[in-house]
Amino acid sequence: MAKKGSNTVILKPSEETTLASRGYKLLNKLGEGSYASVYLAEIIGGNEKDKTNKTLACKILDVSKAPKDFVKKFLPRELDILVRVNHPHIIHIHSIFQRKSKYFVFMRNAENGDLLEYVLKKGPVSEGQARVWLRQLALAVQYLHNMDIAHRDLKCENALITSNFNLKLADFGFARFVTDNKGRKVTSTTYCGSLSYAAPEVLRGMPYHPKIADIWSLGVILYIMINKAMPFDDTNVKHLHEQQMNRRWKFRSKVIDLLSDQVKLVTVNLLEPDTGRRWRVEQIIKSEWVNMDPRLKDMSEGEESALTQALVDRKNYIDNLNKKATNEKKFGNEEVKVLKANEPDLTMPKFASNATIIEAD
Ligand SMILES: Nc1ncnc2c1ncn2[C@@H]1O[C@H](COP(=O)(O)OP(=O)(O)OP(=O)(O)O)[C@@H](O)[C@H]1O
Repeated sequence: MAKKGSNTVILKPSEETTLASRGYKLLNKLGEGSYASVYLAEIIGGNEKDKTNKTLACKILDVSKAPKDFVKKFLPRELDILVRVNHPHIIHIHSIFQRKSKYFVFMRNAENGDLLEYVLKKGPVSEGQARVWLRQLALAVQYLHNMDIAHRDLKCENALITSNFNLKLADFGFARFVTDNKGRKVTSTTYCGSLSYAAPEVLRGMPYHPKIADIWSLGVILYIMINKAMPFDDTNVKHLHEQQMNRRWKFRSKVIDLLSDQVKLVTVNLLEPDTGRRWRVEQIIKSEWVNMDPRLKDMSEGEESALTQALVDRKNYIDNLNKKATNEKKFGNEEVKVLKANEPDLTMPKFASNATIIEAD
């Protein structure tokens, strides 16, 4: 994402001291989103293990500057999900601190920026590279979906590229659990994410299945990677919806003859307006196109074990919801806890990953 505003860190001296006492120093700005700025961070001191990989990225979310909806609904969800996820193709969270109205999310730094910057700078991605990257994103999405989490903001700006040119999915600002305490599917009505990547059913404003809508966004990402263009003109929402529903998009003339039939088939099936016919994430992973590269036929050990863990975590999540519902029935409805600016959300889990949420002084 383009850097906006000042490139230097604007921290209060007391914030700098707090971060330094935890072993972090913020450097220049890496990117900026709606309610967050992301900085390069340095580990100062630390043990030998930390020293080997000295830089991190730090996302600073300031709730004093954010709307109520974000503070009460989206931010608690984002933090809750961030501490649970652990997958080779999802950006690794190092630690999360809260100090007064600010949250500091320290995570792995993606040295090669985001996918949009990459495509804009380097042009269309080769089919071989797009295959590797779409598969990595699809595996990350499959993992999330198995945990019953929908990302709801899949876009090139949220696909980060590491120094080894691996993609890591980031930004869980719109992500949510999509099952209730009986394991039943919950539909969404909230319009989330970016217009250019939103599925037609999301634009319609009717209840939609967020996991299926995620797949459309993967289709837009694939299209952008191989064309260096957007599939639809999104200057007018009504017109955008019409184009989506009538499949009015085409591969750019510059690349159409270079692309394989297999990649075209994947794109067509992801940008499928009929949600019943749109491919599911497993179909991407098992597609002929992905499997044209023999290295991608099987999951790595890390990919496989993360997927297995997702199902265990999903079960634990639903069991916990069930327990909570039973207790509420027994002891009456507890007051819903509201995340306040100066208060850590004590309901935040601390078990699922090595990330911790610590309230700094
Ligand atoms: N770990 C990271 N390493 C390198 N750059 C990063 C990292 N995390 C985020 N960025 C950069 O910062 C930008 C904004 O980050 P992020 O998407 O998390 O913020 P956001 O406020 O949630 O954004 P949005 O408004 O799009 O939802 C990204 O598009 C990317 O360019």
